[in-house]
Amino acid sequence: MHHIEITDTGITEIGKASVTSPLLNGDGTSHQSFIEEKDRVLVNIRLEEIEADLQKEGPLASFELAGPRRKIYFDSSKLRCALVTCGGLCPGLNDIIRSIVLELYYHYGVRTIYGMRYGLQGFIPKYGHDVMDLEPASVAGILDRGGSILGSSRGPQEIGEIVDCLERMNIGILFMVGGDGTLRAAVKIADEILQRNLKISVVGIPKTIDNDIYMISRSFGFETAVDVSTQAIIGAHNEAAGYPNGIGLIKLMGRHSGFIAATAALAQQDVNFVLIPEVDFDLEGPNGFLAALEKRLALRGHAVIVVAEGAGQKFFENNGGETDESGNIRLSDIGIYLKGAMAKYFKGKGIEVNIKYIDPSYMIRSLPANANDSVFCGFLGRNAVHAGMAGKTKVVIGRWNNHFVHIPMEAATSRRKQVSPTGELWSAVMETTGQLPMKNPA
Ligand SMILES: Nc1ncnc2c1ncn2[C@@H]1O[C@H](COP(=O)(O)OP(=O)(O)OP(=O)(O)O)[C@@H](O)[C@H]1O
Ligand SMILES: O=P(O)(O)OC[C@H]1O[C@](O)(CO)[C@@H](O)[C@@H]1O
Repeated sequence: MHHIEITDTGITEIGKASVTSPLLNGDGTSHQSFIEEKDRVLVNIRLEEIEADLQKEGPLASFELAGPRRKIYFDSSKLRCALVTCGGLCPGLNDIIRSIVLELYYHYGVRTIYGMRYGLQGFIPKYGHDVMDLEPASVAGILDRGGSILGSSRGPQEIGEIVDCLERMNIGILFMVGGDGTLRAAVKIADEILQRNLKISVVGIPKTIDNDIYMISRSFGFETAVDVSTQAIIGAHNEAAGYPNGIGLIKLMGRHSGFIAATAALAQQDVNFVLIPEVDFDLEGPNGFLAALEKRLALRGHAVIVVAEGAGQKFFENNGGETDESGNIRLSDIGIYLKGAMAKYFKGKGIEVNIKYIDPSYMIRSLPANANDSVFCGFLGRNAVHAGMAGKTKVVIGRWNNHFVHIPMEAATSRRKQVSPTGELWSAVMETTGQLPMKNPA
């Protein structure tokens, strides 16, 4: 059993493997005098120790609880903050932006908040993107909009130039909202900041519609994605049931992890086949997908298939390791491929089929958050501000055992979370099927 202890640094959950997050000025200067010695020691806990703890029976590793601290590191009347969103869009980005701005402005009295435009490009002078001044008026009404009011981008930027920009702008806290790539960039930025002995806190808010960030049991936007995916499944089912041997095929996002596909299928149980990257399958042969589909059609006269975009990539010989600007593997289109393979197979057998293909991927990703995700984003944003104002750095706000916690950035970027095909979906969140090659090894 963990117990909750009130310490000078705030409310800290103490367990046998509690992990606290680093603070600025680890050299013990006056701002730091309130840090207890045990906090400093625990900062050194290694990822391997956390992982070993996860394998054991009994209580899980515990992390420092997120939330407001009694001691505030920054002087809010002089503090300047910057906020950036990177990578793919995700429902809830505007909720996060609004929540950070309102918390900084109203609860801490911070008056200078900059929105960096178009991801990491926003820090680099050659792109010429202006910064956006953020205040309550500029974030009013943005919850109804999808996407990010700041914009986003992919592609590497020089870490030194990013920190030069933070220095020039005299930033005290940098909030970085993004996926594993963004968090890896954030680690490098934080390291460069420490190297230069600057007093800039870097706080990450994990974002991925795929819900695949390690140590993050739920990422914002995922629930909205599942919600909307079920509408696509209903449509596919209606279409399939409306024609002789109707087949409804839906492709959903999920580059390396099939959480959206698997969860949507659990929510809308008209789905007969769920194909995800974590589970290998063949098309041909007696145990192949096409034979199973043929049996299903013979039995019920229609079928619904959900495929995650990263499934079945072995069918594409010419994948050739091509990557996008950020180093993410460019996937081949499994949806179109399956549609063609099914049409060919049934034509060859002289069986009439009616295939209806739905790909709602970008439509889902760019929507505003649903109510539950909005609530979630509100807490993530506020907790990010509390962490930053307390001088925490290299920390990601996450959810662990139903608590908002501070997770060391490097732990969250070390591996990828995947569906465990042998486990319960809900308990699978912390399981992986092995070390996946991480993109951007640099
Ligand atoms: N290892 C790294 N070092 C420095 N910068 C990186 C690294 N990996 C990614 N980045 C940069 O971080 C930004 C976001 O990365 P990326 O495009 O991979 O999106 P992401 O944050 O992983 O989100 P998504 O889940 O949508 O893919 C990009 O500008 C990318 O170049
Ligand atoms: O087409 P883009 O913008 O590169 O993004 C595609 C990828 O981004 C993700 O949505 C993750 O953000 C993946 O599921 C998807 O493959």
